[in-house]
Amino acid sequence: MTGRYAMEIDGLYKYYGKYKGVSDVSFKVKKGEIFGFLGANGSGKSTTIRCLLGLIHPGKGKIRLLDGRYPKLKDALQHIGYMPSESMFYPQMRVKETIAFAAKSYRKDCSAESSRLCRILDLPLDKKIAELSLGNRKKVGIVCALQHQPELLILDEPTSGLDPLMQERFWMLIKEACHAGASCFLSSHILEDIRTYCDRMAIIKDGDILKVGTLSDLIGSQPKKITFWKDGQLEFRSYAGSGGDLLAYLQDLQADDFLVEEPSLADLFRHYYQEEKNGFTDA
Ligand SMILES: Nc1ncnc2c1ncn2[C@@H]1O[C@H](COP(=O)(O)OP(=O)(O)OP(=O)(O)O)[C@@H](O)[C@H]1O
Repeated sequence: MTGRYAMEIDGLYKYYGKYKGVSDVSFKVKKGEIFGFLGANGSGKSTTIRCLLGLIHPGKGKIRLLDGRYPKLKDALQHIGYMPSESMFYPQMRVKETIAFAAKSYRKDCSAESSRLCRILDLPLDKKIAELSLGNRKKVGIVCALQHQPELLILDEPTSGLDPLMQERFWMLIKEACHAGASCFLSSHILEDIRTYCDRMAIIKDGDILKVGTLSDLIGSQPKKITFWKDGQLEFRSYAGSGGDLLAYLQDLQADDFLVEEPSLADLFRHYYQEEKNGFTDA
């Protein structure tokens, strides 16, 4: 394992009794990058995240965080911001008390940064947690994860429940943190978020990593979608050949007009999860 990575996972394996959580999960998150972790329900995203944070013990595998600079996990956790998919807070605490309470576990003054984050996310500081909407509760989780300006963010479905304006602000904060040198590893079901904001991504299915790479690495290896009009009919093909042969392929179609598109991340996800194929037939 080299020295450029915020997170390195090698051969992670976790069974819950006889039930598989993940097997042979390996990938690396580089410093400064936003890395998306994409998978269907029950595919192993939370299991991987829980292993990373020491919340559960993997059966096998190596995990190295922050270049191994902090040999003890409890010291590394001081430099990590974690947001679970469903944060649990004391319902009778006010928002400002909850955030200050979370800040106490870090050995630094987080007050200036937490005020800034609360202002950006428009949080009602004096309300009790029990009185908050789901989206506002999510925002409290975001402030708790970011307020100590961690080197590594580990976020489990961070944007679900946020309105579009708050999603935009959330991503602005993440980009700002990563621009300043932090790294962000986040799981999401929202393909558009992964496509727009993540530098690289991993796709996990049934506890196995299927692919790791940039969006173009992942979709570049997939067939292009061809839509064409011929004799007043609309038809579809998928083309998996070389770029050089594409022109000849299009000429052979003898179409009146055509459109060639890269597959979308949604197509890719559907491809790996082998759902319906949108009516496209293979070339
Ligand atoms: N405590 C547990 N006991 C037994 N099986 C578990 C436990 N936690 C998770 N699993 C199983 O491990 C597999 C991976 O679950 P995990 O929660 O990691 O998926 P996920 O990708 O986070 O799903 P989601 O998107 O629905 O949150 C699933 O088959 C799940 O049923």
